[in-house]
Amino acid sequence: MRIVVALGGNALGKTPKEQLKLVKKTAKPIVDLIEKGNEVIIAHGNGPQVGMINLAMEIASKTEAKTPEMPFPECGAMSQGYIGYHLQNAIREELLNRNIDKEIATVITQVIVDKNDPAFENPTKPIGAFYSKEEAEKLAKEKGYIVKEDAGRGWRRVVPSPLPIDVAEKEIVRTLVESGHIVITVGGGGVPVVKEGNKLIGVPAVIDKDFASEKIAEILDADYLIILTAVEKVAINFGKPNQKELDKLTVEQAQKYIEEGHFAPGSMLPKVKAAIKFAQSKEGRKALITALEKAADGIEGRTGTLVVK
Ligand SMILES: Nc1ncnc2c1ncn2[C@@H]1O[C@H](COP(=O)(O)OP(=O)(O)O)[C@@H](O)[C@H]1O
Ligand SMILES: NC(=O)OP(=O)(O)O
Repeated sequence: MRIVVALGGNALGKTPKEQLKLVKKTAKPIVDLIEKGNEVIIAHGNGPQVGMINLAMEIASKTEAKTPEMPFPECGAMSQGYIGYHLQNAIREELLNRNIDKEIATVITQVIVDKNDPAFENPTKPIGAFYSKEEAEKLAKEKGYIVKEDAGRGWRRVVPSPLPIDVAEKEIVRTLVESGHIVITVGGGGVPVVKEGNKLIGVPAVIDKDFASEKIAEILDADYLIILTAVEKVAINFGKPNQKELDKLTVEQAQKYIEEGHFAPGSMLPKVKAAIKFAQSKEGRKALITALEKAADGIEGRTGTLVVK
């Protein structure tokens, strides 16, 4: 089977040291899928990392070091490189440890968005560190950031998150996949770009990696979209005494639960929406949402929430 795997924040952590340690764990369930003969394409988030890079560059530019300010799309590209570098090395090592003869590389990927996407007028994507309300409001005042509460977990800076339309490097990714290689692509949702004639121009935004993963899964005609996160199953009444974990969700049921507000915006909601979109896109396509370490069990139907048409 051809599988696009989207990795969440728990696969990467928040610091280089933490990331280097975590990717070794992350590599195992991914290589489990590869070992079973699947073609695997890997995507990942970058919210904490792109926020960290952008803030660090901004602060450094205001010190005696006088480093240049780093535009936001460049920070996105840096986050793809930094995460891809750790991830590809960890997976490479795990493949070698299991005597699997496969190569892996990261493609710095640009994802085309619509410059008139209404998301540019309404920033919603949380990035960078979590703050208290007071810290966030101070930061907002000092730096002109827009800050919002993130799914009950604290306050964060938010930036626009336009929808992905197309993947600029899709044919390169397709060629690599069809040659039997493992590819890390649309990292952090891809560097968001708009088309102007022959030019691709970076825009200050962060595309949701669940939506970008869905897009590349459709483009590559994948059989499965697996969204790996910190919970084993999607739940209704999440965090309440009557919480109920779901084994299977039809598109219709999922839409009803969305309307009833069961999935937190910025966390579970984009995953369920991406899963619906993929399951609806072609007969037989399935999406699975489960915990990182359960990927292989999930694909064999033993756990996770399966989203089907
Ligand atoms: N209805 C729900 N069912 C399960 N988890 C939910 C639900 N609503 C919110 N969540 C939370 O969403 C988290 C996943 O979102 P997030 O951490 O933002 O994703 P990512 O893994 O992509 O970084 C889960 O770990 C869980 O805490
Ligand atoms: N780009 C993106 O969706 O990142 P996170 O998954 O870290 O929020």
